[in-house]
Amino acid sequence: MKKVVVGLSGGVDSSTTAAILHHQDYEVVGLTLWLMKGKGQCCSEGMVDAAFICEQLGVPHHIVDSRDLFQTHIVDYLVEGYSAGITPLPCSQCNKTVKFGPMLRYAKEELGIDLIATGHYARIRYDEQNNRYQLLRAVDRSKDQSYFLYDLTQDLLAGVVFPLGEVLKSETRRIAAQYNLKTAEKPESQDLCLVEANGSMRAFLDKYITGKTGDIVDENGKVLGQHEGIHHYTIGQRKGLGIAAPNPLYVIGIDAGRNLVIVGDRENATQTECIIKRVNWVSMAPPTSPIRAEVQIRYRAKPQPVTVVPLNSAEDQQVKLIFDEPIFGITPGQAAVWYTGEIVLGGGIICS
Ligand SMILES: Nc1ncnc2c1ncn2[C@@H]1O[C@H](COP(=O)(O)OP(=O)(O)OP(=O)(O)O)[C@@H](O)[C@H]1O
Repeated sequence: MKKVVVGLSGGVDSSTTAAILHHQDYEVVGLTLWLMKGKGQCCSEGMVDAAFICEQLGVPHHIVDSRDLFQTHIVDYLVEGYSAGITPLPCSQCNKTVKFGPMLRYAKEELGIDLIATGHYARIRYDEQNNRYQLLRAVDRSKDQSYFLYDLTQDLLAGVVFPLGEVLKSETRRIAAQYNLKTAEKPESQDLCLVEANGSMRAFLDKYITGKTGDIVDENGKVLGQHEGIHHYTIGQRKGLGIAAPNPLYVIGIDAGRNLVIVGDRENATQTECIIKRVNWVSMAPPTSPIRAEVQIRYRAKPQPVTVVPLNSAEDQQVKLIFDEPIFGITPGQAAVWYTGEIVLGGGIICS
């Protein structure tokens, strides 16, 4: 019998993933990573629901205490980034470093199983011509999570299945109800797990960063107001600046060294190109000449036509993105992920 380790967060998606595989005659082992304290998934509440589902399916459940890993790779990474005036994206980093890598290692080394499954909405396909696994968008485009998975390597993709990649979310709920899963009606997580666990991003950051008030200035250095710590601001932000001005003002820069938030008109917050670092070419070998693609600069952003130009960099894979039309709100620290049709070609971290 084929064996698979299913990553269980205690939500409906991973519960249904486990149930589908179990009913497809896989020998399923549930695995929950204990990531942090608090309410919500990945916390004790989620672990109890995950345990319940395993009991219901009659499969073993393992819990691995991964709080130190999460603290080092996610919490510290976020605190360092926000303190430096950027807006890091924790999810892709979490997927690669905290979830997929350690889960696959645990499955192989502790359980002798070389396949894991999660409830992510994305697809993996093997491209025979190029001998490579490709990452594709989910069939349910409204749930597609491929943006958060661009950093997965070939080794990881070889050991992962996403049974929900072909399934509509409404169908997931129907399957969960059909199998009488306790989580069938569980509400969707609305936000980042850290936000859910702490109430808000602000509350989370305030736990770790002592805000130092400073000036909000325009491009010429004219003081327009005061900020409450640079970590509360992000490029493109309009609300919450507390400045009365005739035209809407947006955050166009954060200068951590001088503790300044810089604001300007919307045009000042648009760019025609940007540099991406820590690039992962997920579905193709790194190209040696520019390629055309469509890029997403945020999870829900509309894909925009772009030319991706490989740059020579000794220490790091970098590319330059040249947009066909200027793009608003390019935020250092977030991920840019480029696609051709439904295939994720690559992605990386926005640098400038
Ligand atoms: N703490 C965890 N331990 C093990 N696997 C996890 C954990 N958190 C998430 N996963 C896996 O990653 C998938 C995607 O996680 P995400 O945080 O996006 O939750 P989701 O889409 O709301 O899924 P779910 O409904 O299962 O919570 C989950 O379906 C699950 O398989």
